Amino acid sequence: MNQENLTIQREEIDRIDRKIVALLAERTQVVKNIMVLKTNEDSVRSIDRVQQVMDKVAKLAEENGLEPQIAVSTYETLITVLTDMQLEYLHLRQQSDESLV
Ligand SMILES: C=C(O[C@@H]1C=C(C(=O)O)C=C[C@H]1O)C(=O)O
Repeated sequence: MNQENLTIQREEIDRIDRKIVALLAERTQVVKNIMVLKTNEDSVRSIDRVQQVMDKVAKLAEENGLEPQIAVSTYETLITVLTDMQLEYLHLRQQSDESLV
């Protein structure tokens, strides 16, 4: 690959990254909308829903010619971070509720 071609391909990656991060921000905002409705740890962890999302993502990867492991491990990391964020929010809310009684 010559230098010019490399530069073009990297610009393509930069363009795609801008889209991915914008979509991640949009998706995270929806998770935050749901987060305020959750009142306990089980609903935050939503094990069945997480499994559903992971299955869906693995299938979508295959349909798009992507190695499923790339999508699956990306989503495992994403959902771990989002679950931790929701747990932290839930615990902070529970603490502030306790301080009111
Ligand atoms: C957003 C939710 O909560 C969490 C985040 C999920 C996600 O990022 O898709 C899925 C399950 C939950 O851990 C949900 O219950 O749908």
